[in-house]
Amino acid sequence: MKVKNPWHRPLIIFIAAVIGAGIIIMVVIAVVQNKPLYQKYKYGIVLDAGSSHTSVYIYEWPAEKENNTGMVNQKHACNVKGKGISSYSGTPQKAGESLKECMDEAKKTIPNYRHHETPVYLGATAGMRLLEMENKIASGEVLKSVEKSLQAYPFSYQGARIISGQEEGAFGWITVNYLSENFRTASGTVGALDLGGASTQITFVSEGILESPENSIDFRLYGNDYHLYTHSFLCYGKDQVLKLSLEKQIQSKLNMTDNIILEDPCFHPDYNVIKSFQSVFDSPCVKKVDQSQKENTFSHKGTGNWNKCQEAIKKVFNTSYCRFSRCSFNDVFQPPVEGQFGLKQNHPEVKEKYLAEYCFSGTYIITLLEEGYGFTSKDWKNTKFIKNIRDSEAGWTLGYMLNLTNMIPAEAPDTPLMPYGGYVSLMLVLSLLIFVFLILGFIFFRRPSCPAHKEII
Ligand SMILES: O=P(O)(O)OP(=O)(O)OP(=O)(O)OC[C@H]1O[C@@H](n2cnc3c(O)ncnc32)[C@H](O)[C@@H]1O
Ligand SMILES: [Ca+2]
Repeated sequence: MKVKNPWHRPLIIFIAAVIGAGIIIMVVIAVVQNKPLYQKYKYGIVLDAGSSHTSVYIYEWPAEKENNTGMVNQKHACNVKGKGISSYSGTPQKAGESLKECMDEAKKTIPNYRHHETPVYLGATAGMRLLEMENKIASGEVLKSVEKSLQAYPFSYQGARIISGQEEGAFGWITVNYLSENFRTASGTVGALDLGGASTQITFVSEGILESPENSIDFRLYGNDYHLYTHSFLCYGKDQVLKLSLEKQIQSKLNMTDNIILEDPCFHPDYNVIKSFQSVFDSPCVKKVDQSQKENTFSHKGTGNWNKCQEAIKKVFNTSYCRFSRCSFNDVFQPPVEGQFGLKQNHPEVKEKYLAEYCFSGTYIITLLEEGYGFTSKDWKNTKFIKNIRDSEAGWTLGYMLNLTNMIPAEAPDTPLMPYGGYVSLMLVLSLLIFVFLILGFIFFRRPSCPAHKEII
């Protein structure tokens, strides 16, 4: 008897065709799925209105991945020409005008179709805090002027305000740790130090009891609780401390009848500049001088002596009184510093016009860390001077925007068991298998009864 070839049976051919088609579909899906997609971005703008200058930062992040930490990057930064907005207290309308060039740049950098949904925030720091203390009306006028200027752009204006020192410290800490991806990994966090022109901030996670509630701030980020110590010292930024230090030296010579000559160990020996009293006493950080003295000038002469410079700088820290179990300086509670630190350094390059102050700045940084915050040689090893992390500046602005747009979730999002592509492929293979087994089962159970059995009947 001729044996029938089972492969000729149409059903078997059909099964083979289905399996073949299935494999082709799987390959096509895998190719399409893994094709690089055109990435769409969203944008946010934050203006850092500092005491010495204003910077405009543009951030971008993939449109569909807003809640993933580490997804927001700095796309562009623009330095506003001229001084900080607080310097326009006499001509407030110029504060708004000064932003124009950088805001026009932002308009060009961000695609037109995203303009209306791009939030714009302006945060003013210590320069405006000082102006508000001195002249509330003037600071209000300056804020109104920048508000009017920003509202003229097609972006989504979200407000211009003076942020508190606590916010400045906390958002600086969030920025550094977000960019270092410390929230997602269990690597621990780094403390943040920021030295500005008019204030300086210190922020770190502290396990101990914080004795002053105004220095304590708690965050729950990505499923972890963070108990932070933070403090901002108004008047202890570089420019204001220089005024404080000069004031202390001038006060000791005010009773002199001759022209005042200030021999300053923090300036190099060739430095000799005539300065007005006004340039030192124009700030609420220094004690007021007699009205009659305001027109006076003094000779500021450098003598270049590091040890004497440090002695002079130490005098601006008051460590004679502390209401708490321990203090940094000026009666401010501070627990012992813990862990690694990143100190935000804005200007690694040496610019001619700042050269004269470099000796003072360097000595001040060391004295602030050692005498002020209580850093030891061990802590120095754990301290990094940072400008950028992954091409984004390490200042408070990114943390501020992440917080206001709720972009760091309190809880870590649940991640699916497998990636989407893997899930689709697995489902397809399983469906094919089920289909094949169904067909085979159908063939098996539909077989005619065996002929021997028939013969018996
Ligand atoms: O945070 P606040 O206190 O409001 O001030 P700021 O934001 O304006 O302060 P910065 O960190 O931008 O600048 C800190 C100091 O560095 C000074 N500075 C600016 N450019 C510099 C450069 O190229 N080299 C050295 N110092 C510079 C500037 O005058 C400030 O005194
Ligand atoms: Ca600043």
